[in-house]
Amino acid sequence: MNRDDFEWKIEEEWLKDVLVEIHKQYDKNRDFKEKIKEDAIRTQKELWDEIGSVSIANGLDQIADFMQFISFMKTQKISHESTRRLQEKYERMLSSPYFGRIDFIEKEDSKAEKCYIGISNLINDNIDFLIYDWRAPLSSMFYDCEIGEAGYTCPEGIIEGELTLKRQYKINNGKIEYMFDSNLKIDDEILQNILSKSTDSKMKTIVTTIQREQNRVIRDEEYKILIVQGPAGSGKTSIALHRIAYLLYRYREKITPQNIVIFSPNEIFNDYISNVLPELGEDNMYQTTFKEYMHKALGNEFSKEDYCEMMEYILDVKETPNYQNRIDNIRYKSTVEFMNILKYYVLYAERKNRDFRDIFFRGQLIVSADALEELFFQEDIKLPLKRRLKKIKNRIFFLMEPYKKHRSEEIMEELKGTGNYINHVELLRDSITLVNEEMADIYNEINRITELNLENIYRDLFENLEFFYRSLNIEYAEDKIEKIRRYTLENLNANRLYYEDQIILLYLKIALGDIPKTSEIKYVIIDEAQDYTPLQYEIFYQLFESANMTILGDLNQSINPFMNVENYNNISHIFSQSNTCIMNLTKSYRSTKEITEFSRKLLNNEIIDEGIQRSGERPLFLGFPDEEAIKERILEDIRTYKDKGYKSIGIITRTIKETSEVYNFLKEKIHIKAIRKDDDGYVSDTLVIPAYLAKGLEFDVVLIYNVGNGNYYCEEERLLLYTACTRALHILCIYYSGECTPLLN
Ligand SMILES: Nc1ncnc2c1ncn2[C@@H]1O[C@H](COP(=O)(O)OP(=O)(O)OP(=O)(O)O)[C@@H](O)[C@H]1O
Repeated sequence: MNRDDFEWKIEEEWLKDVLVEIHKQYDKNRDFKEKIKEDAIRTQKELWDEIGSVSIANGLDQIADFMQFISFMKTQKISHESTRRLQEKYERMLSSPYFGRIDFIEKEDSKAEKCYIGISNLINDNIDFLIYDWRAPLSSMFYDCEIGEAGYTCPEGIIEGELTLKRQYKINNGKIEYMFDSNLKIDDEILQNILSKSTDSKMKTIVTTIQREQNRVIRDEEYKILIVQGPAGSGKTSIALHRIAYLLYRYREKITPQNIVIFSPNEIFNDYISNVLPELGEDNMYQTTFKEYMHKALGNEFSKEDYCEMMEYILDVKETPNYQNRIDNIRYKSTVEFMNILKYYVLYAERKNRDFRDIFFRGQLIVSADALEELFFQEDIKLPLKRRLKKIKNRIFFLMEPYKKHRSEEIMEELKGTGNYINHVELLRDSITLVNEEMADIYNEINRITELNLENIYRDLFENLEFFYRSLNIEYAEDKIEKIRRYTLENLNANRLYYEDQIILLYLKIALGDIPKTSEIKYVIIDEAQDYTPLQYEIFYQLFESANMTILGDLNQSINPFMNVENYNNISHIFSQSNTCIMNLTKSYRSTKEITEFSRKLLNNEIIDEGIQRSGERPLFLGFPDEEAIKERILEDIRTYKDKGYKSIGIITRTIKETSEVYNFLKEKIHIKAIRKDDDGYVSDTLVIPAYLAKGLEFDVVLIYNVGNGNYYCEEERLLLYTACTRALHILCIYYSGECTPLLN
């Protein structure tokens, strides 16, 4: 459609009307915001005038008045915040108020309703919907239906009818740049156009071109646990974030961003995705990583290995004598078999006799061993161990109280007799101190029976590993289990806590009730789901038992060959089958056809990937005599691609060690950044990064550093290389020195 068309003129008129309405609402909101600001300043002044400086000496009434002021000021702050958000939304709408239109005739109606679709509803004073939010029930037809019979589900039921028009717009700065009618899906020109652009910033919204299979995941409300498997670049992360926006809209009375948590692979990724929800007019949910959560929960008692340290070890120290032991350890502790042993061990630890003894004070029985045992084994057996122990502790304290009081009175009399005290408070204090000293053995005994020492519990598990296999009637290879046992205990004795061990410790801490469960979180999103072990899923489940979960991953992108989910069947027993569903995405959007085809060949098992047919240059393979020559060529290529207008360039290495080498070579010559820790922030532009930290990210140009000389040589590193290659949108260059990896033959 072009500007001279009659239809274009009508659309321009409509846009003008819509912009007038947005302006009107924008101004009203701005005035309201100003008023709130003035009110807030006035409240502050009143607080100062009426209350002045607060002191307990001025009486409780002053404190009560002060608290009332504070609560009022909090409400003002919340209102101000919400008008600020509205202002931002109107600003975005003034630039681009909508991106789609559908004309829909409801059954039994004769006239089609024109429905414009944008990032937010716009309703005028007559309660006419000038724009529908993309998340509104009706808007789903824009993504799901073609011209002809159509319908949508809303709280009132299914609404059926006919779609007579579907139109897409590109509106920028309040002007229509282009528009066209599409009879079929939205994978046409607009999508091609979006995908062929250079990327220079963080992740963007895809709201204008959400595809049908993606829309299904975004709007699903049927399943409590939704597992989404999709190839690289199929939009899993985008979907996760749009799903959050959808849930916030759909259940706006019930959930807020504080009720949602997303587990991302690392901080870089967290940073990379942080713009999407604000662009959609929503506040960000709580973002964290498993490592961050785990390290907080385990505290500072242990010296803990980092995720990156583990990955570097796996990739870089293959020649050391202990390497195989460590790998066997990681592999073993990631198996379902070990998880079952661990679950059994928790039951065992919860019921293990704690060698209760009678507790006496000055010859009088405070509580008998039998009574304690009964309390431990019978009354509260369903409670987690930590809570049962706490109850026992409180019970003993309660029973001690009369003895303590009586003895303290006795001592007070004795002290009075010394004639050294004139002050009653001092007398009381000293008598209590003396009673506590007399009761020191009892306190020690209480600590002994109620202590929950995680390290000892962990040690106990491995000291008796074979016993648990036998108890569960699981066949096992004695020498293998003995090796694991010895290796674990050796490391514990040396105060070394590997990443895989930390996960077990965290599980024990949660299962034994040493971490409170939260019901605050109602939705959990787990991205890059392939890289969590079944045990980690068990942890997610225990922590967020009542929450809904969306789990998104690609089994072909398991960056750690020894520590991953391997197969979603491995976690199926954790979640109830009746409300769990696995949905598959089939298309990829990120890379050109050539890059997608090339990367797909890297996978031994063919995946069904329809791909969007966007053509580009074929991936380049370049061989060099040594690493120095590769670096020289990379420098030259960065300059060339920058000159060609590509904005983001990722030089992907295998390890952090290589990242440092390449960065040190380049840093004096061009503007470049390096990512060498998983809690670094995301930077766009030109970046050197190890492959396992680049997962989830994307670059216009990907330059893969050295796939020769033993790098990516073994089968275990195939998926790591695949993950690295699939980060490229437009250009992929692969460099090698010496002999190229057989994985690329
Ligand atoms: N419907 C869509 N319209 C426009 N762009 C899309 C669409 N779906 C995905 N994309 C784009 O494809 C790219 C890949 O998306 P995303 O990172 O969400 O995929 P992913 O499945 O999480 O990838 P990976 O598993 O490889 O990390 C992004 O640039 C995203 O904007």
